[in-house]
Amino acid sequence: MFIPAIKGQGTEEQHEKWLPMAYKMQIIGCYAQTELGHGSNVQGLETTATFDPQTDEFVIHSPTLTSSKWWPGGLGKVSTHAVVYARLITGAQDHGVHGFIVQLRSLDDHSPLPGITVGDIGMKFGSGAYNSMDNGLLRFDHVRIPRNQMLMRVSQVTREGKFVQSDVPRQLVYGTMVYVRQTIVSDASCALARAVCIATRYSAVRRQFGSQNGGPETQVIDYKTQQSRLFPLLASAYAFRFVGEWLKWLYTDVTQRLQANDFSTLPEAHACTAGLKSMTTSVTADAIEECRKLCGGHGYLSNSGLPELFAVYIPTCTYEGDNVVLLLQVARFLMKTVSQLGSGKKPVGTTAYMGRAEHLMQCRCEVERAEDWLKPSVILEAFEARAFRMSIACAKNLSKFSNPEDGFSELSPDLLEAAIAHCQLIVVSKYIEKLQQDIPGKGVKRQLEILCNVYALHLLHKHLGDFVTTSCITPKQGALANEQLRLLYSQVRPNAITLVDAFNYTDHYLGSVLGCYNGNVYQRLYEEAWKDPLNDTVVPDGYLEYVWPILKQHIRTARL
Ligand SMILES: CCCCCCCCCCCCCCCC(=O)SCCNC(=O)CCNC(=O)[C@H](O)C(C)(C)COP(=O)(O)OP(=O)(O)OC[C@H]1O[C@@H](n2cnc3c(N)ncnc32)[C@H](O)[C@@H]1OP(=O)(O)O
Repeated sequence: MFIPAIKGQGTEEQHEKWLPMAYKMQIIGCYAQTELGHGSNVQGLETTATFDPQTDEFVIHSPTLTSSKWWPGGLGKVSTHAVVYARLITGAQDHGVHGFIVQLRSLDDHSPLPGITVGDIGMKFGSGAYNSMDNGLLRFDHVRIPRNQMLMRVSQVTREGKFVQSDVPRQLVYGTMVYVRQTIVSDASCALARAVCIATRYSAVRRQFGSQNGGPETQVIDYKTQQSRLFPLLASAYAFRFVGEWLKWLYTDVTQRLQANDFSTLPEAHACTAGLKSMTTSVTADAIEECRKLCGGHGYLSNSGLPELFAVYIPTCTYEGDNVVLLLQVARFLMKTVSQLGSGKKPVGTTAYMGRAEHLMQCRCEVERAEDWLKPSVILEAFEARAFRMSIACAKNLSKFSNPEDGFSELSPDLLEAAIAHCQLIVVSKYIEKLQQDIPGKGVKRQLEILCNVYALHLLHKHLGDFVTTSCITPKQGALANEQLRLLYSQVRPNAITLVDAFNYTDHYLGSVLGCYNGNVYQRLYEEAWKDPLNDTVVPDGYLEYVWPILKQHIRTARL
């Protein structure tokens, strides 16, 4: 995040000075934004950067305990430098939060520079997991840095101490978060695919009940209950991969535009990265836990690979923007788009569907038989109509409030649901778009089509209330969708293993006994158990002090 922050918010001169050193790791940087008392509310940060015109320097200071930087990754023990987000003060005026490059440690002996207090914030959730990330705390006691270490693409401070706002939008200060949110969406598919690969392979190995005439028991993957929980997750892993590819394209496009000072697509890039980061990480975190349950008791063993994956993954729901806070950003964007519909401004990009307002408010789903739900146009229209009608309902309810902010706060649960509907539409529509492209490999496209339908119809089934209460579909059509979904599960089943093998994870990367490629699960579980340090001795350490006295009823001498 250090490098993207300098690239996005620094001037050419600053790029030339700092980027080569960072690329070569002559300096190691981190992104110091979050504070002990301020996470989601970036505008509420308290650290100050006060310009001193006498020395042409900024004085970086932590005025309160709550202004201590808290959480930045790589800060605690490793970084030599940081991009520090602080309130810019010139004269007596506060110009809001800006980024500053600050050296934290000596490049000779790594000791903190005068005025800097820095350390690690301590252990986190899970015994290994994200503890390998060196999250740090940082306080400044009137630390001086030269004026040219303020990142000056968005605003500048002159030698005389004059604050100059350039024509670059202020939101660019948030640009690094847009970049990282986009990478988190791509990573969601990798983490989800990993969990699904383990659970699918193990579900084919595991047999339980159903033995007839002494024959083998039934593979658990053949139970419809297992399929209805597992296959939508498999479909989601593919769906998130495609939406991740598309988001990467969107980000690259917006970056090129920003370089040419075209800021028109920034609000959409913000809404898409925020919404998809929120949606994909929430689904993935829940899915990893679901995969653990799908593996029964053995899923709870560390060597299933799932507990570690869960512990490492779940902070994604909070870092880089709490998932609920981010969905509210999407809702604001949607309400703004709806409010501009009458003005003649045509919605573009992911909100282009709102341009067909009249049709989407009136259209009726034409499904009469279960197989009608296999038509991409039918699915797309149902998702578009549902998302649009939910946004319109929110906008109508908002208009009843004299103070829009009061209305936004009161209606925030409904706004969240509208934002989720919009994000689900994006994923469904990008998957359908992907299927319109050439897809190499005999039969691959067919399998991806089946999974696309599973993805869309399981969402429809899960959110049936939305679709029915907005009159996008009837309860009968909802039941037909569910019927079709069951048929699709049977079509996924024969290729389920191949579809997870296609993620191409090595056993080493998966780190899972249950998910091993050759399926030799029980033998490996047995061997792994003997590798546990507790099994190094037959009689455990401490037996004589703790257990023996109890067995022999020498309770007073037992070390309890
Ligand atoms: C095995 C697998 C492992 C996986 C492994 C993955 C590894 C992947 C490593 C990742 C590693 C992460 C490392 C985390 C490191 C941290 O967590 S860094 C800290 C993260 N912190 C956050 O994300 C803070 C979240 N908060 C915010 O972003 C902002 O405060 C909020 C919520 C957007 C609100 O902003 P605000 O300015 O107070 O309020 P608001 O009036 O809503 O916004 C003002 C305007 O700016 C716009 N705006 C807001 N944000 C933006 C933006 N970003 N861009 C453009 N415009 C924006 C708004 O749309 C609004 O526009 P208008 O409506 O006025 O036109």
